[in-house]
Amino acid sequence: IKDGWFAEVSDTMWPGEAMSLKVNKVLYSKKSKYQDVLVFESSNYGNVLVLDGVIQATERDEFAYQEMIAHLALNSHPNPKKVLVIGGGDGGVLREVVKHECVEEAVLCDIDEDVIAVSKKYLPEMSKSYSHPKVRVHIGDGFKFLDDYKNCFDVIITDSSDPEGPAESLFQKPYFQLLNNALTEKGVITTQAESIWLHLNIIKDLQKACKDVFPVAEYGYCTIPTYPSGQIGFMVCSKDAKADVTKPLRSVDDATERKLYKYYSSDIHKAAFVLPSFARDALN
Ligand SMILES: NCCCN[C@H]1CC[C@H](N)CC1
Repeated sequence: IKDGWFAEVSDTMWPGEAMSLKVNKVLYSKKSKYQDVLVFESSNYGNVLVLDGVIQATERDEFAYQEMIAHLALNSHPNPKKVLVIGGGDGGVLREVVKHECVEEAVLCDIDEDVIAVSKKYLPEMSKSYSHPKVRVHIGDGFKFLDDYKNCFDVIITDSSDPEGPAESLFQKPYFQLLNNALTEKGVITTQAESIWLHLNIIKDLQKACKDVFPVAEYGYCTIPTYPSGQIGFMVCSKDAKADVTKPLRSVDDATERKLYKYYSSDIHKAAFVLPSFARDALN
């Protein structure tokens, strides 16, 4: 933080550019077992969670990402009962998962318990579902956790940080094979899949790894001001070869949508997969 500004610099992930946010005050700054954890109160985006210098969530715009990564998957499954979140220690995705009445159990597995504790303290709107009766939390490596669960989850959401750092293995083929084995018959997954403006190569490799394992793998995206390039995408995959994940299988009426969501809707679900031609051509 310099002259009261936090700059998100990464020479490898987004060279030559940096999102900056004005800092009112630092609320927490400490190394966990895995990464550097920072929380600051920003002037215009509420509290901000930063891991290893990378913005993970801000109170003002987190809903765009959390709603999309959760509901693109949950509404692409006919009747999701058991849901797993890998990562997502800030609790935002969990908050979205428990909005679905059909969900009976929501399990979260994050490697870093400090992120969960910090979110409970400084991100109350994101971490409020940790006390929900349907929720179970496991602290550990998602890779190892998945090895113990075969044919068990209807939806698995991988809410990870970037491929540079502790989440690197969550972007590679062996991980998708683990996910496939942990899913039930018509299982659906979503992963954090970066930005078409910055990471077309990462997305291409990710889509190839997913298509080697799943019959269906589609990339969709949302806008979110505080992520690099102002948007972020998701890989949505299904074990059901006949599934069309680009259209919601399940939806609620407009009035209920407006009560449940601030970003997601069944129209947004469809629109998310409409890509500009430079991205469509690159992603085949
Ligand atoms: N629930 C926290 C979101 C984690 N996903 C982020 C996507 C954009 C990345 N640059 C950092 C992680």
